[in-house]
Amino acid sequence: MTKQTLEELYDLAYQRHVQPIPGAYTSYLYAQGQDKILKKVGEEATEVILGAKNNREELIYETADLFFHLMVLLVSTGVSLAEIEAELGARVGQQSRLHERQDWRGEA
Ligand SMILES: N=c1c2ncn([C@@H]3O[C@H](COP(=O)(O)OP(=O)(O)OP(=O)(O)O)[C@@H](O)[C@H]3O)c2ncn1[C@@H]1O[C@H](COP(=O)(O)O)[C@@H](O)[C@H]1O
Repeated sequence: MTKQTLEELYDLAYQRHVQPIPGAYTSYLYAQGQDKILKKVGEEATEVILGAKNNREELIYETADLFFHLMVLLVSTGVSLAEIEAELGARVGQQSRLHERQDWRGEA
């Protein structure tokens, strides 16, 4: 089975940005502009929720759609995948803040 990493997907989205291909969906999204890309991310996020409520195949399918559109959004705003990884990395080892809250079991 062919697999594609998020890094490869990001690179593909980046390539379509710097070297648009007429008729390619990714290039079409960039040409439509930021609002179109944001709208697609919103739609795909909603479809992830609906997919999760249906079955795991739909969840997988819709999550892939969302990841793709998130990569397009990151590329279009000049945010690198490395910056997202750094943000995630900064959280490694951090304890959930939930335990610090007094009210999480209604103990306010
Ligand atoms: N991973 C994806 C990928 N995931 C989802 N999509 C597209 O995202 C769209 C989502 O479907 P929707 O029904 O929500 O959207 P739509 O009705 O087609 O489009 P809108 O009119 O709503 O904008 C579909 O057109 C899918 O083809 C993707 N398009 C491209 N890729 C990757 O990007 C590569 C380059 O694609 P092109 O840019 O098309 O060459 C492909 O080979 C893939 O590896």
